[in-house]
Amino acid sequence: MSLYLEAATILESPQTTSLKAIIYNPAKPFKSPQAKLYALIVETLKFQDILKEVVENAGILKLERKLTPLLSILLTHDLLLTKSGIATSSGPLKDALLRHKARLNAEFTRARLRRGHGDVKSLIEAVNAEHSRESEDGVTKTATGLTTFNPRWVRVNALKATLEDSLSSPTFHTFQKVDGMSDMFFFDVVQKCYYQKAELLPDILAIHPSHDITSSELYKSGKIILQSASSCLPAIMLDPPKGSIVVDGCAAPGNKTTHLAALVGSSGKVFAVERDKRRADILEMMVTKAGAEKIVTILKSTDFTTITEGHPAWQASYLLLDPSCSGSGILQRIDWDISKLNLPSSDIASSRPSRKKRKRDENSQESSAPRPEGQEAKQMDEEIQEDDASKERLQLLSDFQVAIILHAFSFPNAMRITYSTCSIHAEENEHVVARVLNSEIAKERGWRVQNREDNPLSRWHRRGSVGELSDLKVSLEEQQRVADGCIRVHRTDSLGGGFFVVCFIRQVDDKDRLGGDIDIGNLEAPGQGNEPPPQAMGGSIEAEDQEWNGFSDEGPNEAVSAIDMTDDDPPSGNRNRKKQKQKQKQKSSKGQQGMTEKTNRRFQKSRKGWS
Ligand SMILES: C[S@@+](CC[C@H](N)C(=O)[O-])C[C@H]1O[C@@H](n2cnc3c(N)ncnc32)[C@H](O)[C@@H]1O
Repeated sequence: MSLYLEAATILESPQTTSLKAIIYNPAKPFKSPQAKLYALIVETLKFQDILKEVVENAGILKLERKLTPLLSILLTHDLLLTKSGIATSSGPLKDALLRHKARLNAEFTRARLRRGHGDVKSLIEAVNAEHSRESEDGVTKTATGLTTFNPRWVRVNALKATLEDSLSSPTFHTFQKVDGMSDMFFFDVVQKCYYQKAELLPDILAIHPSHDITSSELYKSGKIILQSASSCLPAIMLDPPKGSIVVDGCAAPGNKTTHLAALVGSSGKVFAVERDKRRADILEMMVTKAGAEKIVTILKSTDFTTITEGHPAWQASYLLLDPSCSGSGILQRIDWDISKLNLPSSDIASSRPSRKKRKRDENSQESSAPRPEGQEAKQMDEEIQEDDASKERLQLLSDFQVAIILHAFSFPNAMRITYSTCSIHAEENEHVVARVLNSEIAKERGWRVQNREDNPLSRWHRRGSVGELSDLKVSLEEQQRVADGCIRVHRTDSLGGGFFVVCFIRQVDDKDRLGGDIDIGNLEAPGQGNEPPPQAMGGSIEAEDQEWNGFSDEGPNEAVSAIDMTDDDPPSGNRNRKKQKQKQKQKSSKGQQGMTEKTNRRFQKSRKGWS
């Protein structure tokens, strides 16, 4: 029965990453075979409407108290839609369902005929066809009926090609320009060869997602890079001038690194810092493919917070920080939207309040519901702890992100720093901005958020949320200015996922400047790896950090997923949070600028599962 129980546990948990990443995470192995678990969940989600109808009409939840709505549809799926039936030896749950086999079969036949399918094969084909049409078209209808378009984004690598050359190349020369995103999806779907120049984003194109660009010469030669538009925002917002010295503090797999290299050009220098050795290997491969080896110095297995005085990267004027985050904005990771699960109800099922409601009721003075006892009480406690654990996780991520920015604030020549996440949580976005602006070092060094109108992305309409900046100890007017300086991208904005980016600026007095003229051609950075790119990785890695989830389209790619999975969940428990808070307090009271050894070690340990 562990297959069904494990599937139910996954479906009950809040989804912050893809189903594949959850199931194939080596750090948290399941008892059931991974492929079976994945197939059961995906197929149940696909057929959920009819399964819900069958279970409800058969009324089994009223009769079988052991069956939860979720387990009922998982088991019913295998009973009705697989040749082998329920994949477990008999037990109370299987027996409970099988007692109603005839009833379930009869309701299934009715539901199938109501949908106009004479046999099961026809029903299965229709559901599969509907599903693959949805994913191929790249058009998603949200629960509120809003239509979103998910094109494939392409960045022209200015180190190797120009936009004009690319558009006239064999890859794109048959493409037609469209004026709006919706035109690309509704014009002539048969050709699927439209492109749209991104309005605000130079050298970036959107193409229909069904167009396979990875077999093109442009892609293979590194002239174009598959990178979502939202992932291009930080380098554009940082706007480093040609010839400048930039640090990419959290660099692998390297989309933003190669973008920065294209912006600073051959007279500039990008230090790409990556703590994880295996991810740094991918970074190296991407930098080579993009033709940026002479511009980029890769600092392999290097923790950004260890870069201090004496290191050549310490002289940088521009820093791009894109640290590990929850990845909650990533579209491609949500391969199956668990939140769309629509469970059957029954008198019993609907009388059992939802987890959220139970929690609300518990906290509410007005709640008169007696607290459940025994097994249910235990389950409820576990669920509440689970919610706390995700809060705890966000808190840890946010502490880590703050530490990264505070360290960047201490670079003596730094005048612009972007901070970005592919998270939709305010805890990792506006709250982080408020925390770092409240710090001693920000005040001492004069760090502030750049005015909206001074930034190349001023015309992007969606800005930070002022309501999430209430911890920022400044006037309401200044809070509004800071919120306007931040950029948010929603998952429905068609830029390739939810995103947040902000640019911090400061005036650097000439007297404080470090170094003067630097011969960037001669910079030798300690920690730079000389290892050749790993052959084992082949050339199949999708050059898009937001798609870089370790899985090919066909299924999990073990080699890459192993790399992605080096991150781990942050340690949980209040003890850790308290320690972390104490440490943070000590740090800000001392005006300390980097992560301490201990904090650093703790973050090293706690990274699995982050993006
Ligand atoms: C969100 S990913 C960066 C994606 C990258 N900017 C891109 O566009 O391709 C975060 C990366 O930061 C690395 N990282 C996390 N903490 C770090 C630290 N303290 N120093 C250096 N790298 C770090 C992680 O290993 C991970 O590869």
